[in-house]
Amino acid sequence: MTDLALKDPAARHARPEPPGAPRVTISPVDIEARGVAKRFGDTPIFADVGFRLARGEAVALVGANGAGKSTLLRCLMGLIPVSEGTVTLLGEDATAARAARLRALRARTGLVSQKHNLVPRLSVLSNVLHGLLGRHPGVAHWSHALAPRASREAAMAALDKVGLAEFALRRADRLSGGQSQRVAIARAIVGAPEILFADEPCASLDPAAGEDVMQLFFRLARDEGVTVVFTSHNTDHALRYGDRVLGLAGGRMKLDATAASLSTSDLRGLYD
Ligand SMILES: Nc1ncnc2c1ncn2[C@@H]1O[C@H](COP(=O)(O)OP(=O)(O)OP(=O)(O)O)[C@@H](O)[C@H]1O
Repeated sequence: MTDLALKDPAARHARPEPPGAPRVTISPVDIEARGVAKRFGDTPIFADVGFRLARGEAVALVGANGAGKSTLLRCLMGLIPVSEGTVTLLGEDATAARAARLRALRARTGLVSQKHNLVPRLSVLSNVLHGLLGRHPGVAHWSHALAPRASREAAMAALDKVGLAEFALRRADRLSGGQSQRVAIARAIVGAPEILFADEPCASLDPAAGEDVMQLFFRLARDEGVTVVFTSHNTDHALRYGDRVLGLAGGRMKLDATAASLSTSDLRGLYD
């Protein structure tokens, strides 16, 4: 594989071109939502949600408290069922997939949540290895002492990318909030995901640590050319880090526009 193919995931999926053919790159669609609705019992959360996200796109999902951002993210990941409609994830209908197929699809994605959810008494390295449990279920990837060498090396490489290699053997509960969130990012990327989901990844951090985490997260995502879907209450982050912004309000997708075409005041209407 060439360097270009490694850097550009679209190139990884490209078919060999016949000599003299025009160079046209069509990015695959990584996520497609069609007519998606979600209800909890009789309570509707959103309906009629539809969009397509191309490989490598970074999309900010915005909206007021309770608008349904996290719920939509969980529907896209197949963590909870949709009430109506379909979600196609990496080319497969996730809403029709059986549990084992869904797990295999999810193993090709990574998630960073608002709370890092590290296992406090385990080492940083073991926590990063947990990012491989979707691909390698079982006890071997629970602890760094048991993990195969290749997995430990992958986890160390991920820790290196977030600048925490020297903390590998430290207990996770001895880290600051910002460091913990960086470990959570390492855990999300260790399996080389094709899509990264992030649910308010810096909500629990102070502004400086939050900015660091956003920068790191997006630098890694750009380096790997992965598709990113992130929720945020920070309209500035949504516009700076998203290529595109989707806005939920009143149970509908009220906004779908490129970040470049929007200003902070355009997003205010979502919070009225
Ligand atoms: N498992 C559940 N059962 C019932 N209601 C739920 C469940 N999960 C979420 N809700 C409700 O769905 C609505 C949307 O919640 P969600 O967390 O998706 O919103 P959000 O936009 O992410 O909010 P916030 O910005 O405050 O995190 C809320 O009214 C919430 O109470």
